[in-house]
This record gives sequence, structure tokens and C-alpha cells, in this order.
Amino acid sequence: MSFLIAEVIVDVSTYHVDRPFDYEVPTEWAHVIEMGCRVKVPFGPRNVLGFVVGLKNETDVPSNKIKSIAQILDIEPVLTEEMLLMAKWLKNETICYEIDALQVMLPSALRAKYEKIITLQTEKDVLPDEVNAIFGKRQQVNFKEFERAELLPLLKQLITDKMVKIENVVKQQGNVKEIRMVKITDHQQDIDKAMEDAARAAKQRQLIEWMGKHLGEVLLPQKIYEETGASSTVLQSVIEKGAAHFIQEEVYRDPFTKEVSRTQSLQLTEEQHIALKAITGSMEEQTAKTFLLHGVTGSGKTEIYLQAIQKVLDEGKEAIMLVPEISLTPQMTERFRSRFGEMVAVMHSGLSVGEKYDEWRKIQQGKVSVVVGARSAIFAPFTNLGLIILDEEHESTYKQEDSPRYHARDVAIWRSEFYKCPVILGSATPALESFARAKKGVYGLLSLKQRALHQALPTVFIADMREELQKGNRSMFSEQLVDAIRVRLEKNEQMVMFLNRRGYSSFVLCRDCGTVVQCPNCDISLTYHRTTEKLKCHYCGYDERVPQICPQCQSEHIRYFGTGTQKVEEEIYKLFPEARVLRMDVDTTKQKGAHEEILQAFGEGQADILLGTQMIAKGLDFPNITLVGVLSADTSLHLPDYRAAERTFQLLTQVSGRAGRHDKHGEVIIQSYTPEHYAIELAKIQDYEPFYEREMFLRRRSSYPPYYYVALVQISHEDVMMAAEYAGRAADWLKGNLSERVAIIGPTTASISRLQNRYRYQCLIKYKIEPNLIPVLQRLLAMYRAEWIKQGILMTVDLDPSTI
Ligand SMILES: Nc1ncnc2c1ncn2[C@@H]1O[C@H](COP(=O)(O)OP(=O)(O)OP(=O)(O)O)[C@@H](O)[C@H]1O
Ligand SMILES: [Zn+2]
Ligand SMILES: [Zn+2]
Repeated sequence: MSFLIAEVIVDVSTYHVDRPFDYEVPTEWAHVIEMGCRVKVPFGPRNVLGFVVGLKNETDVPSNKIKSIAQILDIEPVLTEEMLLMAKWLKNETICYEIDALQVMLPSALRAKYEKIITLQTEKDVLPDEVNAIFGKRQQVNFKEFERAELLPLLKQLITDKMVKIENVVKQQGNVKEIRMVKITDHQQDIDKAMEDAARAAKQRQLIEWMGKHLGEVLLPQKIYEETGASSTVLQSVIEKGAAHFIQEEVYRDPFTKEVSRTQSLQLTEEQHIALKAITGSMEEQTAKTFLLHGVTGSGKTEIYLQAIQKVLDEGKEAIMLVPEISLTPQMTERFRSRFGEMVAVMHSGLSVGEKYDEWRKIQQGKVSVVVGARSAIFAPFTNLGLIILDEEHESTYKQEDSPRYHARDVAIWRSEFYKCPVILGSATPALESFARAKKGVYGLLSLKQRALHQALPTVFIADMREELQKGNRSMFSEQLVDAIRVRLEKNEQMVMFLNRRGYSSFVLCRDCGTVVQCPNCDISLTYHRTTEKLKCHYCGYDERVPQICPQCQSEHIRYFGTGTQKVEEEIYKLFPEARVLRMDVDTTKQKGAHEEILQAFGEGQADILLGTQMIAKGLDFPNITLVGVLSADTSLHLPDYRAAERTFQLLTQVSGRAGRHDKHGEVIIQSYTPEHYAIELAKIQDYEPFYEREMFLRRRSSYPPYYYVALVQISHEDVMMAAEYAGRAADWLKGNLSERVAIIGPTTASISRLQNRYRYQCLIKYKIEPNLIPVLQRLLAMYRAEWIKQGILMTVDLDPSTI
């Protein structure tokens, strides 16, 4: 097939441009071009990246107006037809630009990257010396060089005088890494002939003889030197004589660091068996069914995933296994690698851009059939999907917080409908929405009520920290927890100490006047960083030295308040000098592989206590852990978010589930200042359904999801009056265009009312059924993109906000 015209979505995120443009296909590419290829096209004064989304032979654009594609970047498409369809769906579903939807499906190495290039437009002798020094003998230099030399004002002048020009140039990324290998000839004749030619060169003859025993093999040159003792000159001569030749092989940067031993399928328990059968049954029927696998911690959900994937592989299909970034631990990925070996690609944020690209290529080229990865792995370019799994489906990290604001669960269900394959949503503490859908029969509900080896769930105690204070205990450990730790140390058993950092800040407080040091740009308190002795804003990056005296009242009693893992570690050593502690937090896991090393050390029994934050709440499966201590259960309870109780319950259940997973019984001690709160009381009895009932009752009473849907419109401006004014306009417009059944709350100030020097307002839309919602929001966005944006307003629309 050959085509004359391509429809191209260009990499320009503006409203007027959010549609395909027609371009002429140069004749020499008419047979090459395919849908899903990336191209470079002229757009306005420059070239930009674009995606071919359609091919045809006619266009309405007059022939003197149509422009030609400047360059084809891919011979083989990087986006499949399924993805082009999916982008159209995402565009509507999340109200984003189509270009954003297309880009999110690709590894960052393939996304557009532009470089500013300065080109000389005049003779050199008229230029100032310092500019000449930058250009040297070149005609083009990178903008960065001017930036570094601090010559930007001068550059600006040169551009105005038309002595140089500045352009955005699309930089092609995603280099395939190749390596030189030696391929030994397939034919004995070549060996015999080379032997003859080598005549009396003994070393060459030796090597040729060795090659005769390894016909057809492909080896690294180094390997040949090691095996035979030959030098590189000898190898070179032998190659000239035709006994072997050099080839370039594509290699993948291998993110795996160590070998794993293979494991076999386990004999399933009765409950596991029933669940697996339901899933494989729907595979056989080729239906796009979604299952909610609700299984208590340690019930063997992962084993079900593994066996379901095995079935998919047996049928020659492919599987996507999503896990939250934070639980993408080496222990987790190892379980998949040890079952499926080289068939597995792994994708997470710890990989370099090149490594991610290589994993992606393995999938695209059909070298692997399983991907284990975080949120974006849902876009893995498989073409014959047989199963999609979301483990810990309740996790909020499955929702992307910037455009396109998609939820991986929705994408999973869309793809499953495309491939007619099942989706498994797994969790010990499902999102309320999911459990409600399962109860209504929208999802198939599969339950595992028992732990895999029939171990009891751990016993949970609540330590009331208010009572501790009254008793005069000012430390961060309750008496009960101290006793429990002592017993474990004596018995040589292991412990996990969990510090709930969600919603927690370590701030600096004046004990005389109560001043908390705040960010000058944002209305939130600055976080104390011990290593640098600085206060830092987590939203805008602002930092300053820790003040010695209070900026308000000049008191010297200003100091750090709150608890970090380091502080807890010190406290543990004070109480138990003999304890061996491993700390796992952002500070100790900065280096690549650190995560892995800490867990390995703990697994080998090199420490008694694993101390950490959210990072250790999930996925850990160590037999010797018999005690879990939660130092601060309440911190996440008081966030201004309707899901605060749900999140706290989930976190407490997850972390408690790390104890007593094998033969030894587990115990959990949860420390709290509000032990009567239902999220904490119900976490104690470790039963999901009572919590579900209670929370559903409250959600219904205050009209929150899952009874209602919510959508959030946020508006910000540097000027508080402007922000309020336009938020008001948005609210009025929504009220005028949506039906009476919809509740519009606001405008109100956002929970963080100022961020990076911008004032923030929001409108919350609550609705049950509102067919008009998407078109109305699209029109609101159109208004914003056409007019409001010029006034400095920024507006976002989120149809499924994870916090409000
Ligand atoms: N059928 C089985 N027979 C024997 N052991 C099993 C079986 N299924 C699972 N296990 C073991 O039980 C332990 C817990 O299983 P697994 O980690 O799969 O549970 P999970 O439900 O995924 O846990 P969590 O959600 O708490 O992380 C593991 O050590 C696993 O190897
Ligand atoms: Zn003060
Ligand atoms: Zn700030």
C-alpha cells in the first residue's frame, strides 16, 4: 500500500491544535509510512514531533497550502492501532489533549525532546569576541553554552539584530545499544581453508582448530581470549582468513543484578483453587470479566497470579502485572522471575531512561511475555494480551496526577475489553468503590478468607498513647511495645517498626508563641531535613537554614518537632543498645540497589529490627517476623480528605499483615492518640467487611463516592482576587449548564490554599448520573484555553481526584 497524505497529531499542547493535521507524504516514503510512526513535521516556524494517526489519499487542504513531512523517525510503528484507539478514548475519558494521551503510552526515551540550537547568520568577524569564543569553528551551538557563559542578554540582542537565529530542534532519543560479537562460521570448509591459509602460524592454527569445535557459535571476543589464550591480533587474522566474522548484536541494559533459582507451582489450597478456576474459566470463554480478588494478608494472592499467568503463557498469550511503585520490591519481582525466568520484563521508576527503553523494546519485539511494573506499565505494547492484574488495587498511586489523569484500573478494563481477557484486581483491603461494585455483581468477587498455610492472623493490640503520657512516659514507645521488643530480642525473632509518615511533617515550632515556620510561597509548613540542617518546602523546593531564634517573638525556644526514622532509630538504641536496626527510608535507599541490599540483609537475619516508612508496609514476606509495631497510627487520619479513614485502615491492615506469615504467631501493637476512632478499632479486629459497612454508611450520609461521583475543577492565579473571580465564573457556568441533580460545591479555597505563589480555589462537582458532564466540562475547558489562560489563570479538571 502506498499513501499520499498522512494525518498527524503534533506535539503542541494547545487547544486549537488538538486535532490531526494533513501532511503530504514524500513519494520515497509512500510505501514505508505506517500508522503509529513518529514523524518530524513543520508546524508554524519550526519542526515538531508528530504521530501518524491516519493515512489516506485525499485531502481538503489546497495543494499550494499543504506541507510535507520533514522526516520519518520510525520504520516500524511505535504505537499500535489499539493504542491509537485507546488515545482517543483517553482523550474523552480524562479530558486531555490527544498528544498527551499518545505520549504517555511511550517510554520517555521516545517522547519528544527539544533542544534549542543557535545558528550563525552572519560572518564571524562582526561578532563580539566572547561570542566568537563560543562558536569557535562551528556554525551551530547549543543554547546551553550561552546560558553557561551567562551571555543571554547579549544573545537576545544578536537575535534581534538577526546575526544568529534560534530554533527548537527535535532530538532523536532512544538509542539501541549494540555490542560487537564474534560469530564462528557454520561450515567446516571455511575452517579447513583457514587452516591452510594460516600455514605455519601456530597460534592462529590453534584458534582455528578450537573454532572448528564451536561451529556457528556467537561469542564475546573477551570470552574467546579467555577460553583459548589467543590475543586480539590473532583473532583478527583468523577472522581475515574467514573462520569467523564480527557481528553487531543488540543488547539490553539488564536491570537485574543477580541470578535467581527457579520455583514450581505450589499445590493450591481449596480457596485458591476456586478462585483460580473462576479466572481461567473466563479466559477459556474469552470474556472481558473483571474479578475482585479479596484475600486477607498472606492468603496467597500472589500464587494465584503466578498460576493464572502460567496458563496465559501456555496459550501463547501475554500478561501485565501491575504493582504499586512502593511495593515493587526486589522480593516481589524475584517471585515472578523465578517462575518465568527470561520471559519477564520489569518496569519501575528506579530504572534509567535507557533501561526503561530496553525493557519496553523487549515487550515490543516479543522477547518477553510478562511485564511486572508500576502504573505506566499498563501501556505495555503487547498485542495478544491474555490477562491484566492490579495487585493492591486500592493504592492511590494507580491514579496519575497530571495530564492525562488516568486511572490504571480503567485503562486495564478498556484493554481487557479490546482483547476479551480477564482483569484481576487484588487486595486485602479493596477500595470502597471496588468492593461496592463486586457486591453489585459488576465485578466477580473471589474471596480468600484464610491464610495460605492456615496460620492465624496476627493478634492486634492498641496502645493508648494518652494514657502513656499521663503515666509520665514521654518517649515515643509505649510500655507495651518496649516489653514486646525485649521479648523478641531475647528469642531472636525479627520485628518491623513502622512510622506512618503520610500526612506527617517534621516541622519547626516555637514553643513560646506557637509559630510554625512556613514556606513564603506556599501555605504549608516547611519540613525539617536533618542531614542538611535545612527547612525545605516539598511543593516548591524553597529552602532555608533552620532559624536559631523565632522570627515572630525572638524566643530561643524554637525547635524541631516531629519524628523521623533517624530519631526513632536513636531512641531504639537508647532503650536497647544491643539491638541491630536496619533503617529503610528515602535517605537510606537513594542509591540504586540499596533497597535490595537492606531487605536481603534483613532476610539473612543480620538485623533484629527493620525500621521504615510506607516503603515497608507492603509485600514483605519474611518467616521470622513475629512483631509489628506501628509508632504513630493517627497521622494520616487527620488529613482533609474524605478517604483519610479508608487510607489509614488500609495502611494499618497491610503493615499488620507482615507479622506471623509462616509458622510463628504474629503480634501487632498499634500506638494511637485516638484509639476510639473506628478506623483504628476496626483495624484491630482485622476484618474488612465491618469497616466497609461503617464507611459506606458515612459516605452515603455525606454523599461521597461510591454513592456519588466527584469531579474537581481547580483554578489558580498569582492574584487572590483573580483566582476567586474566575473560580466564581466557573462555578456559575457549571450551575447554569449542568442539571439540577448535580451538586456544585464552591468555589472554596483548596486544601492547600496557596502553592508556588499561586492562590488556589476549587469547585467540587458531585453527581450520580449526568450524561452532559463531559461535554459541559469540555466546553468549560475550551473557554479557559481560549480566553482565561491569557489572564494568567491555570485550570485543571480531574474526573476522579484521589484527594480533594
Ligand atoms: N498453596 C500454597 N501452599 C503453600 N504455601 C503457599 C501457598 N500459597 C501461598 N503460599 C505461601 O504463603 C505466603 C503468603 O502468600 P502470598 O505472599 O502470595 O500472599 P498475598 O496474599 O499475596 O500476601 P499480601 O497481600 O499480604 O502481600 C508466601 O510465603 C507463599 O509462598
Ligand atoms: Zn516564637
Ligand atoms: Zn513552597
